[in-house]
Amino acid sequence: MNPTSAPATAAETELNIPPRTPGRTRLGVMGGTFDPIHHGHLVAASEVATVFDLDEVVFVPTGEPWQKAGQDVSDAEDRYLMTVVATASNPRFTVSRVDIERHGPTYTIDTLRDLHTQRPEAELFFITGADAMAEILTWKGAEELWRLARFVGVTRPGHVLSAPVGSESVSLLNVPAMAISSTDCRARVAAGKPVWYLVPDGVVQYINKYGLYRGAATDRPPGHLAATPPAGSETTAPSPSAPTDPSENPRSDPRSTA
Ligand SMILES: Nc1ncnc2c1ncn2[C@@H]1O[C@H](COP(=O)(O)OP(=O)(O)OP(=O)(O)O)[C@@H](O)[C@H]1O
Ligand SMILES: O=C(O)c1ccc[n+]([C@@H]2O[C@H](COP(=O)([O-])O)[C@@H](O)[C@H]2O)c1
Repeated sequence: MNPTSAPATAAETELNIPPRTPGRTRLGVMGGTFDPIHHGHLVAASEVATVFDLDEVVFVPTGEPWQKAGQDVSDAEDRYLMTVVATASNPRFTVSRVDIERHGPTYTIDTLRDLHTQRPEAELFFITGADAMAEILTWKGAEELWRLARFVGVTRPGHVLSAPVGSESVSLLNVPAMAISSTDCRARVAAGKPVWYLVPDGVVQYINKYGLYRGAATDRPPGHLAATPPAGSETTAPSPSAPTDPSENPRSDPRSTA
């Protein structure tokens, strides 16, 4: 045992959690395409932060998710802004632009190297759902990933969670089951169904305000720095207390079925 650290608790031993290193912060890294971010992502990050005693969780929206090539992925700035809106109320949650500002396909090995450069004092804990964990050996530089961070695989309904063969720094954690996917959220919006309570209120409002996932292209230029509201609409950030259309908020519209 490291003489400068406290003895491991039973939970730490069971989850293979390394003892805290004095002087080092514990930084969770929640990578994802977040198209859109939903409560499954937020619950997973929150639970890992609690169990692993993380000081902060940084959400990192992908730039070009190469394993989703061929899929219609929303503009990185929209995904980034929805992630900012969704995490704003939690003082331990932050959002990083490292992946969306790096050109080319997004590889986690680059994400972790960039974050290490920015935050050399931090121990990194990369959070993945069971589906992503099952694919991890196909990621670029998989054998080096274990040296850059501890990987925390979390349960996800419909997927089996297991540690990849040959991985040393992997922990597996049961988190509250949230049968939510971004794919389903997009499909619901396209079909005119509500996504209230699947995603944070501000994200519902962002989707409505900018017409995401409706199937029609928006009139905003690709790569815009901040989402430009359509002519005539308000310019303030989406606010849960200020829905753009009262009929889109089930709590103010008695006709709503949400
Ligand atoms: N409901 C959930 N419970 C636990 N983990 C989740 C859940 N949804 C996503 N994750 C994890 O969050 C990370 C980012 O996921 P991603 O942004 O691709 O969302 P998604 O819902 O899987 O999207 P899509 O349906 O578009 O593939 C991945 O590690 C994924 O496994
Ligand atoms: O490094 C890779 O090759 C790699 C391949 C696929 C996914 N990832 C990362 O896994 C995280 C979840 O990805 P996704 O596509 O499920 O949203 C995100 O941070 C991606 O950058 C990483």
